[in-house]
This record gives sequence, C-alpha cells and structure tokens, in this order.
Amino acid sequence: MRDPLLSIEDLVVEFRDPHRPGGVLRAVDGVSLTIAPGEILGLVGESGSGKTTLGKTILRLYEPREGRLRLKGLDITHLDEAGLRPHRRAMQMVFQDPLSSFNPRHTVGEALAVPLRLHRLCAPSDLAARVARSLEEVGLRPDFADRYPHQMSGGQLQRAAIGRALTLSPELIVADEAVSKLDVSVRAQILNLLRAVQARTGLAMVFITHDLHVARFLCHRIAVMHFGKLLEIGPTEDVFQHPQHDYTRALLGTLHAREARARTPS
Ligand SMILES: Nc1ncnc2c1ncn2[C@@H]1O[C@H](COP(=O)(O)OP(=O)(O)OP(=O)(O)O)[C@@H](O)[C@H]1O
Repeated sequence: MRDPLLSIEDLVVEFRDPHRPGGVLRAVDGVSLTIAPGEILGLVGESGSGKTTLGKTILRLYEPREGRLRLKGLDITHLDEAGLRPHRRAMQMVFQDPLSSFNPRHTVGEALAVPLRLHRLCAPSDLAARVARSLEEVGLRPDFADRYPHQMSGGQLQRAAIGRALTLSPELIVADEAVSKLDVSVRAQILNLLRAVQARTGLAMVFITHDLHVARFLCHRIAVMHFGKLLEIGPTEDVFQHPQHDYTRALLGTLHAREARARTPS
C-alpha cells in the first residue's frame, strides 16, 4: 500500500455539552483511519454521529483533544497558524450550502481570485485568465466570473465552489454534504464532476454524506460513524454487501426498504 496522504490516530474531539453545565460532549471518540493519495473516502452515519466534526478537525478547523493527524508523515496536530500555512493549500473544504460559502458582495470571479492572490500563485495580470480557466474546468462559462452569487443557481454555485477549492491544487478535499441541497438531476451532474475532477487531478477526497446511494456511486471506501466512533471501514462494495456491524446493516436496511418502495408501483 502507498504511504497514506493523511493518517488519523486515536482522534478525540470534545465540545462543551449545552445540556450539562460543566459537561463535555465527545463528538469524535478515538477515531483512527488513513486516506491514501487519490482515494475517495465516504464518511457516512446518521445526524450527530460526528462526520462534520471529524472533517473539520482533519482541516484543523477544530482542535483535537487527543490523538494525532499526520499529513504525508508530518505531524500537523499542534502546528500553529504560521506552521500550518504552507499545508493549508493542500487541504480544502466544500460545504453543503454554496450560497452561504460565498460573500454576497463579491463576484464569483473575485471569490476565485482571493486564494490565488493570498498564496501569491498568480501574477495580477494573469488573474482574470486563471479564474476563467478555473471556471471552465468545472463546466462554467468564463463570463460567470462577473456574476454575483445570488445570480447563479445552486448547481452553478456549487461548481464555482469546487472551482475555488481547486484553484490551489489541493491534495485533499473535504466535501461536507456537498450535493445534499441540490435537485436530484443537478446532484448527479455535480457527482460526475467530482468524479471527473478526482480522476483528472488525482486528489483525495473525504466525502461526508448521509446518502448511502451517493456514497456507493462515488466512494472507493466507506467509513461508518456512530456516536463519534468509527464502526467499520472498508472497500465500498464490501461494506454494502457484507456489513460487519448491526448498525451498518440497519443503515443499509433503511436504504433497501426505500429502494423497494420506489420500485413498487403505486
Ligand atoms: N461547534 C460545536 N459546538 C458544540 N457541539 C457541537 C459543535 N459541532 C458539533 N457539535 C455536536 O457534536 C456532535 C457531532 O456533530 P456533527 O455535526 O459532527 O455530526 P454529523 O454526523 O456531521 O451530523 P449532521 O449530519 O447532522 O451534520 C453532535 O452532538 C453536535 O451537536
């Protein structure tokens, strides 16, 4: 097996428990896993199981209470902002709601130019052409650069968000419910785009979803979370066809029941 791009060791993330004064809530409880270069890992589990917290901790947006995060072997668990800066480019996030992830006062072109400017990746005279190229890579016409977020559909805006994440040529994208707010037909287009982007660039992805259909379509491996713990992890078809855990069987049971209902003529 290739060296992991990211390895997570015994990770624990805690929050203050709003229901118990002085109490803590363990959102991620001793999770260990690795992500290989170029791999799409699906994080599934019901609401509150800790998927988003794990995704954000991977990007060091939350501080872990215990455990280690290694990016290409380098321990990044406790790097301060200055130490993290060179690695921030390598890891990007795509959120569920594209509208709230863009500043409404900036055009899409300006939004895509910001990371390029911040990381000094592009001469000012080349910015417009570079932004146009990024838009084309995600299937948007270059003139979309002049639009404001509210002038775009959800699917177009999610394409722009993916384009923005790609401007820094990341090695890992954490996509958190990135298609769940989109209409079914648009969802399929964005999933195809993500698959094409992964194949073209070779980046790895942590794809957080509660939709098992989507996970099965896109992901090479699936990790099942429950109450902050990692219940099982394996190649997608192994998990779907031979789930190891009752909880996974129950999750899949819900999916199969829904499929059966959809097939039954009303
Ligand atoms: N910033 C926070 N402050 C306090 N508690 C939090 C915070 N973020 C998450 N939690 C709590 O941590 C637990 C895990 O939440 P998390 O959002 O990671 O789960 P999830 O599996 O992503 O759920 P969903 O699918 O609903 O987004 C929940 O009990 C949640 O209420």
